[in-house]
Amino acid sequence: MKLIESVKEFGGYLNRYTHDSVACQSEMTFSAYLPPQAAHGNVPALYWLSGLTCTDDNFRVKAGAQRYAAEHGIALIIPDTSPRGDSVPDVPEHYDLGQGAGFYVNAIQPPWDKHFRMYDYVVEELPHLVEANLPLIPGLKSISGHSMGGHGALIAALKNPIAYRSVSAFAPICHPLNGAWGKGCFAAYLGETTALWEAYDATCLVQAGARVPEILIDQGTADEFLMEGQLLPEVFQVACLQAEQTLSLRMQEGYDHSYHFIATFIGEHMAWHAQALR
Ligand SMILES: N[C@@H](CCC(=O)N[C@@H](CS)C(=O)NCC(=O)O)C(=O)O
Repeated sequence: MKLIESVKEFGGYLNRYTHDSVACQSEMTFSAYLPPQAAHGNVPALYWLSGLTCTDDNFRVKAGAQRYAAEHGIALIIPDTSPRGDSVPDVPEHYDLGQGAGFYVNAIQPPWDKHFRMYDYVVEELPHLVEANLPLIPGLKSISGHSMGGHGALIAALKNPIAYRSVSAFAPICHPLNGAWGKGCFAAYLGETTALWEAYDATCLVQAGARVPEILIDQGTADEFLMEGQLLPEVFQVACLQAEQTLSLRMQEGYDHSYHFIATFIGEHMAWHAQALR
C-alpha cells in the first residue's frame, strides 16, 4: 500500500493510502487515523463504513472522530464506499447505484460482479492489509457506520460475530430488502432472487439466528430517509426483540440524517467501542 497523504491531528496522523485490491480488482483508497499511542505500540481499530455518495473523505472531515480516537488510543480505518475508476461500471445519473454505492455486498451480476466485492474487501482484505502494514493489534477491531455503511457494519458483525468486539451504527439501513435503496442495489448486484438478498440484510440475519453481544444504534427522528421508509429501524427492533438480540436503539429527537447528527454522538460511540476494545 502507498501513503499518499499524511497530516498531524490530535497528536496522531491522519493518513491516506492507495493499494491494488484483489477483491475489487481495482485501485482502492482508504484513510487511517493513527492515534498518538500508535507511535509506541500496537493499538486496536475501529472500522467506519460511510453511506451513499461518500468517499473516505466525508467521515474524516465531518464527524470529528479523531479527537476521541486520540483520547482512547484507537485507530480509525475508513474505506471508500465502492471501487472507482474509468474501468469500473457506474450509472452517473443515479447516486444510489454503482460508484459510491457498493452496499457492502459481493455482486454476482454483470457488469458489477468483477469489481463490486465490497463485503470481501471490508471484512477480509482490508483488515489483513492494515494489520500487516500499520501498528494495529491483529484481530482487535470493532465496526461502525452510517446509513448504507450502518447496514454494512451490522451485517459484517452479524455474519462474523467473533471478528468484531462491538458494532454500532448511525441511521443504518436495517432492512434493505424493503427499502428503495436496498432493493435497487440488491437487484442490480445480486439479481432478482430475493433469497440471496437475505444473507446481506441485518433484519433477516437476526431472524435467521445471527447474534452479537450487543448492538448500539442512534437514529434521528427528523431523518428524511427514516420518513421515506429507507431505514426501517422499527422493523429491526421487532426482529431483535423476538430473537432476544440485545439492541440499544436510541431515537434522537430532532436530528436529521447528516454528519451534524453523527458528529453529535460519535464521542459516545467511540467511548462505547473503547470499552469493548480494552
Ligand atoms: N441527497 C443526498 C443523498 C445521499 C446522502 O444523503 N448520503 C449520505 C449517506 S446516505 C451522506 O453521508 N452524504 C455525504 C455527506 O453528507 O457528507 C445526495 O444526493 O448526496
